[in-house]
Amino acid sequence: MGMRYLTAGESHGPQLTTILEGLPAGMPLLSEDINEELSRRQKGHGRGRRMQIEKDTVEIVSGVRHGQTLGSPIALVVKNNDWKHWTTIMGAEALIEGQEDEIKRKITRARPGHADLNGAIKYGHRDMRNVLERSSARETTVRVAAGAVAKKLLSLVGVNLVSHVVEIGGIKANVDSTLSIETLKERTEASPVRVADPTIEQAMMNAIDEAKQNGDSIGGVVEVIATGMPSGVGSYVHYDRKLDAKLAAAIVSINAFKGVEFGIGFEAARKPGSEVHDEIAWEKEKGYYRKTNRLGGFEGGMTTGMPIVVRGVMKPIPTLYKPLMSVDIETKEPFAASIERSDSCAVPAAAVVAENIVAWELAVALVEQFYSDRFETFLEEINRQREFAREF
Ligand SMILES: Cc1cc2nc3c(=O)[nH]c(=O)nc-3n(C[C@H](O)[C@H](O)[C@H](O)COP(=O)(O)O)c2cc1C
Ligand SMILES: C=C(O[C@@H]1CC(C(=O)O)=C[C@@H](OP(=O)(O)O)[C@H]1O)C(=O)O
Repeated sequence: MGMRYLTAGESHGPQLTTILEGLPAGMPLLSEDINEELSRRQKGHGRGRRMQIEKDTVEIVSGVRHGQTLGSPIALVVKNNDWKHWTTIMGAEALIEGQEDEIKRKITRARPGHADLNGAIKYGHRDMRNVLERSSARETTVRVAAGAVAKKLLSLVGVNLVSHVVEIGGIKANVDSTLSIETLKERTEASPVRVADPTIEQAMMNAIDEAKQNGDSIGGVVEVIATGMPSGVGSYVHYDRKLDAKLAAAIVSINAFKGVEFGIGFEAARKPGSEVHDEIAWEKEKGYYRKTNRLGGFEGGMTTGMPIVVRGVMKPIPTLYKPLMSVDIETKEPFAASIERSDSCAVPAAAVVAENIVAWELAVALVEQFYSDRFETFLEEINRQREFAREF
């Protein structure tokens, strides 16, 4: 029995929808749990005008009654405020006479770095709006809504998550690994670029503004930390049961994410084994632990019980006000790519997306391993395993 979700919705359509399945019954869940995450995703220096139009809030339309999950599919809806400006262009019904003119403005100039050209060829769309509407990161809204449900489940079983920005446009934050999760959260939430190192915040904001003024864009690196996972979640026995591999796929599935690292990550290539692996120790109170956490919480595709530390790299936003050259699919002539209204840097927002996406994968893994139809017994199973591991 597994947990899964689907999403549906176009960026300028009426709404985004997600259906989640497989959550145990009897778990407390309120729309405000989800709305908090949706609002966090909308913030951050460098976002475009769309974020002023939208004020994302969820409607829980099934699977929850009187603040508790029922065990039935949970359907969540987030309405697009922008839809009112797009009803003709994006309507599902066949066009009626006189409307044709309004939709004549087909998108035929593929934007480099977007799904436009590959998607158009694949599905045979001569109007690339048919591609970009779905490939847009607007969809991350409902992925965050699904992740928020997972985050709620995790918080109730003692797993806590935090995300922060560690690099923007080549400017690196000093990552202080001695900070408590609470301090890290406080600092990150207060920062317009979601960075925990205040000395670097202004430089990052300036870099975003400068890129925007030059008609350009910049990317960065985000980090997600999850504490409190029991050890042994995931498995080494099959390639498709390795939890670190699932997290890696989930991170790279976020729009514009190109790479992933755990713990010291790519630094491991440059260091001897004695400076990469983590020594094992045992204490009565704590049970087994690692003296360091350079491997970021995984050995053999399974959690070690240490904090999970995963980073993702986001490329710069592909839509540039000083556009790159492309080809018009109608004339085959070279053209400057189409310009759509755009963010200049969405790395801070993407940190929140990554956090919620990691939450989803961790919740799926826990539900798979400690399955019960009832939330209460699911929690008991997890705690039993924690006790077993401590004394093993
Ligand atoms: C939160 C978020 C916001 C984004 N905003 C924009 C944007 O405003 N303009 C843009 O061109 N790309 C934006 N992107 C990136 C594109 O969605 C992404 O590059 C595109 O879908 C192509 O997919 P790929 O880069 O994963 O190959 C955003 C990505 C995220 C995660
Ligand atoms: C709508 C969101 O992000 C959008 C992601 C996006 C893209 O190409 O990925 C392009 C922009 O869309 P629009 O042209 O409507 O402004 C962003 O605003 C969002 O994050 O909720």
